[in-house]
Amino acid sequence: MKIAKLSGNAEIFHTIQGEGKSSGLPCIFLRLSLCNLHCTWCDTDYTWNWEGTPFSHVNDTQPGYKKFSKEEQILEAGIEYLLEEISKFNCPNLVVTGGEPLMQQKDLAVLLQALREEKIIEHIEIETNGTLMPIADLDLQVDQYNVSPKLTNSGNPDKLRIRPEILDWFARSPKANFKFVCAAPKDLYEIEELIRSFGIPSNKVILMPLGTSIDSLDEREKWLTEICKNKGFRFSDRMHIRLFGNKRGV
Ligand SMILES: Nc1nc2[nH]cc(C(=O)O)c2c(=O)[nH]1
Ligand code: SF4
Ligand SMILES: [Mg+2]
Repeated sequence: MKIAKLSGNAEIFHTIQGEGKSSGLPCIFLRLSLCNLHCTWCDTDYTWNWEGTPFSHVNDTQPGYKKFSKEEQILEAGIEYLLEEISKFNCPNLVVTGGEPLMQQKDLAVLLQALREEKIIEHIEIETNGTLMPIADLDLQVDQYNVSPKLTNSGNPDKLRIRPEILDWFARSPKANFKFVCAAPKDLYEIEELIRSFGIPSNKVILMPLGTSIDSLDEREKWLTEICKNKGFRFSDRMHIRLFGNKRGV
């Protein structure tokens, strides 16, 4: 499988789930490489913003920012290696993230099945952008989908970021919740339109601020918490930014 590479190893780490429905839960994170979207504010751009691609990113104007070499950022890892690495942490909860994990879902289904059979993992969450349909073998292994459909603020073309038949499926899955990344109060109109179009139950909606610094989270949380109170949506912080900072592997 293509795994994000961190200091020569697979990006697998033991931390506290910082976002969404399971915030606060101690979890092992496995970060897969590759994404089919290219959000301008993506904080894991080392999984997709390859040299030679035309995508723009908010960091383009930062001194020293350059696109990534696939070779340097991807670790090609087999199932045995991943089982071994994941079993080193004594934790039953796994979050698979990326990039977009469903891009490698055939291999992922095999890995997850083995993790359960060997009793290394009991609870499995997948972070997904909601543009790819889970195959049956994968769905069988997953306890929770943290679906994060991308809004206009992500800079992706509408046709790429909203795939109606896929969002329809997730809206009906009892395992799915929907986490929207909010940059400005006007994002609410778009979120409400998606909720209406796909019949997303409002108790499955979570609003989370965009931000990779405590200051930017604080600023957006002032209005976002009011929107959540008014509309009855669940609020999510990005707790790992406050606890550990904007770093990899935390
Ligand atoms: N602690 C922690 N919680 C997270 N929740 C979602 C994450 C992600 O990068 O997908 C993430 C992450 O990278 N770290
Ligand atoms: S969908 Fe997620 S991983 Fe992909 S570009 Fe957007 S924020 Fe980054
Ligand atoms: Mg992250």
